Amino acid sequence: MLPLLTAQQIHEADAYTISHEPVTSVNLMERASKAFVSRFMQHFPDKAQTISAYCGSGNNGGDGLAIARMLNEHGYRQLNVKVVRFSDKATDDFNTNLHRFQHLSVPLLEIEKGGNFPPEDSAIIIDALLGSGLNKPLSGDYEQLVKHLNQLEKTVVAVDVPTGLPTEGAVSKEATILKAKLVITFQQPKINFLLPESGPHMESWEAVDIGLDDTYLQSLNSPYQLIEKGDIKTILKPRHKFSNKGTYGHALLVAGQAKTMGAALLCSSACVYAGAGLTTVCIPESGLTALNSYQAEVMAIIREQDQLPEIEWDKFSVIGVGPGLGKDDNALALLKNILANYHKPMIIDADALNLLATHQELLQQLPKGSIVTPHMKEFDRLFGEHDTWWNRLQTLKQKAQELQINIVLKNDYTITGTPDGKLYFNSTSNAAMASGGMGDILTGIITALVAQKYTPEQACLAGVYLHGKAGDVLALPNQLHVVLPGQVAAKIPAVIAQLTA
Ligand SMILES: NC(=O)C1=CN([C@@H]2O[C@H](COP(=O)(O)OP(=O)(O)OC[C@H]3O[C@@H](n4cnc5c(N)ncnc54)[C@H](O)[C@@H]3O)[C@@H](O)[C@H]2O)[C@@H](O)CC1
Ligand SMILES: Nc1ncnc2c1ncn2[C@@H]1O[C@H](COP(=O)(O)OP(=O)(O)O)[C@@H](O)[C@H]1O
Ligand SMILES: [K+]
Repeated sequence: MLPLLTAQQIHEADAYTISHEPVTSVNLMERASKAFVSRFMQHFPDKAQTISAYCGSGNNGGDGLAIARMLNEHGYRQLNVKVVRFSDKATDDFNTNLHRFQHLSVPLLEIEKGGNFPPEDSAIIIDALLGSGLNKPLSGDYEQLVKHLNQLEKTVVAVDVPTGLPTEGAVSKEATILKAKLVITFQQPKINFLLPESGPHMESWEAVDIGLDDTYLQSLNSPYQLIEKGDIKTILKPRHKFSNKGTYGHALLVAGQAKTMGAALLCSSACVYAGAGLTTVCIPESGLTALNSYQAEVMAIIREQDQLPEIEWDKFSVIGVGPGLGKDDNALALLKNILANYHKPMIIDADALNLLATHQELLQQLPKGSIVTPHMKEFDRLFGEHDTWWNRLQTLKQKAQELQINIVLKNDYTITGTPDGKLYFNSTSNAAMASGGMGDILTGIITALVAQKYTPEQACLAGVYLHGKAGDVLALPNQLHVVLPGQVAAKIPAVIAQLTA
């Protein structure tokens, strides 16, 4: 897990590393700048490119000066620096780096308060104006400069944080932010990079290690964590010799109605591919032929109209409810029946979530450790409207603790909130997966993992990761525009094999 820290915690981690490594503050800045430069050179190897580094007078600006010095040493010759003097204050490390810069033959120009902005002919702008020290929205000279740079539509590479973007907390729709093509950020992505509001302000980010003290970072016990490949490798268990289908559990999915039978087929198919020993799906009779031809491995319990199905509750290791189920009185009666009779953790998705939203008292009946998998709209129907993702994140944390359930808020970086108040951001998946039915696959995968005796929390973290990874393996190598849910399901065994090898 990569702990995701707030700006204040990062500042403390810098200070801790400086005193305990020990390393001087300016040498830590040198290390960060070096890490930036080596990543920058991979992206922009052409040393004849024209580059302007815009530097503030804080430590982000100090980085900018060190970066420009290093690029010059590496032979980038079409380089110039613009130091912005909008504040009378400057940090010591900024001053040291300005001093180190002075003997160089790289052009350096100072932009004064209230002044006109110099012409900008460079193709690339390095944004080292403000970083994690931002403490209020941009206004005045900074806002004017950023608006001016934005309308030039240059290739902007931000140092650590795009100028004007808060690292955490709500991002105002009106905020002026210097739009970055690439953000090369220190140590960890900032929490707001993982929320959709950063989308319009940055195309991509990459984190570079600057060697902050790892024991200290872990000791802060941040509620925000980024899931990494190694975490999933640790969770996943190999299959053993002499195991049989009974070893891997019997999953029941309650899903589908005449017009949305596909959802039942997709989620039960994903459950099979994700390794449940046995999979049964409870569907109306109208879906039986389709089920037997789409996924012959799945067994069926037939649901008659206006009648509760006979279910032998003890037979099933886990139940997943909701995909394509509908929201009519029959669906509601069925959901109530399941909640009254089944007392182990269950997975609730799609229509079943909408039923919970309109019958909030049922939320309290969810067995402890259950898993709900809403997308943003379902989440807001369940827990109220939110106008920012930051606020939604806080509700996610609070509700998972209050209800003692796992809440999987589906998104680009899907976030799992757990009963102990942690928020885990997923690091796989891509926009080719934005197509109907993809959530049904996730439900099938998570249900299969619970059937295989993974804890609900493990099932969420691994399920979301595997789902996204299968989408990545399918889409990214050939930059496919779209991948289909059924393809993602079929890819799961290979993805698990790769992670357990
Ligand atoms: N030793 C360290 O602390 C390290 C810091 N690093 C760099 O330092 C940066 C943080 O530096 P600082 O804390 O000096 O802060 P910044 O350089 O981000 O900002 C400088 C100052 O600008 C002022 N400011 C904030 N918001 C403003 C606004 N809206 N309008 C006008 N002025 C505003 C604040 O007084 C702030 O301290 C990081 O983003 C990173 O680039 C890296 O060099 C790694 C090591
Ligand atoms: N732009 C995207 N980037 C990454 N993952 C995405 C994106 N769009 C969708 N997904 C993933 O696809 C799934 C879509 O789920 P959902 O909206 O419930 O689909 P459906 O209801 O059609 O089954 C989620 O797991 C989500 O994380
Ligand atoms: K910056």
